[in-house]
Amino acid sequence: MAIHIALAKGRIHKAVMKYLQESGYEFPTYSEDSRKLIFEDSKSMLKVTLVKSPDVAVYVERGAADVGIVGEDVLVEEASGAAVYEVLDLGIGRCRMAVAGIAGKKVDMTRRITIGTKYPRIARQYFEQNHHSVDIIKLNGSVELAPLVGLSDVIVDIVETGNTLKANGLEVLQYFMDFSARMICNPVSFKIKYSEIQQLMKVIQQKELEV
Ligand SMILES: Nc1ncnc2c1ncn2[C@@H]1O[C@H](COP(=O)(O)OP(=O)(O)OP(=O)(O)O)[C@@H](O)[C@H]1O
Ligand SMILES: O=P(O)(O)OC[C@H]1O[C@H](OP(=O)(O)OP(=O)(O)O)[C@H](O)[C@@H]1O
Repeated sequence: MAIHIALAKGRIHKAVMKYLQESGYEFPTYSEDSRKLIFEDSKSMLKVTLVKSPDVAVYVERGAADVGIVGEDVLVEEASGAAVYEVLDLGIGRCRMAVAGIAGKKVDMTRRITIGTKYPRIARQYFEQNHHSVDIIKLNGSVELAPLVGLSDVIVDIVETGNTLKANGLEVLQYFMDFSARMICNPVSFKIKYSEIQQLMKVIQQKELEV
């Protein structure tokens, strides 16, 4: 039985597709820059769909995909309570959630501060736990701009190399969570396609993926 994988578009899908191809799966119609969203391998063992990160768990929970591969940051932020199994840490897409601000500029945490972020739920939880009152501004990307143009005091965002912060004159004030890409699985698929899913996990675990 073929397995349907919902892959989070972006870094993760590029790394996983590259790896599947290197592991012997051929996807005749796949190329990184294609606009196509569904790809099947030549032996009809895998069907891959490219899905926006926050939607991966929706596809898997509803059985529209058997498994999904997505960043843990997205799973935590969406906190959908989706009835899916988390079956594998792929060890790729490693990054850390951080509070960052303008380098060298002190932030007065005793007053109400404004946070720019793609992760409003994670940011709110972090500051509430630390008893800070905050205004959260939800952004959809290029979050580093927010403090530079006076939109927010600080940002909450993922950091990997730190190059984006550095290039924009920002610095980490506090790291507070670690993330990596995860494989999730529909519980019914996990039973019905057990051996196929185990085989896929084995293939993916065989090599250190790079993202
Ligand atoms: N700089 C990074 N280094 C490593 N992993 C990252 C980095 N940025 C994001 N990730 C991980 O890869 C996942 C996909 O991120 P990516 O930015 O490629 O996708 P995206 O769909 O374009 O996201 P967005 O639309 O929010 O920019 C993230 O959810 C996170 O888990
Ligand atoms: O620490 P670094 O290695 O520099 O990586 C961190 C950057 O990567 C992500 O952005 P992304 O590339 O997804 O762009 P975005 O601003 O459109 O979200 C993240 O939001 C940071 O901006």
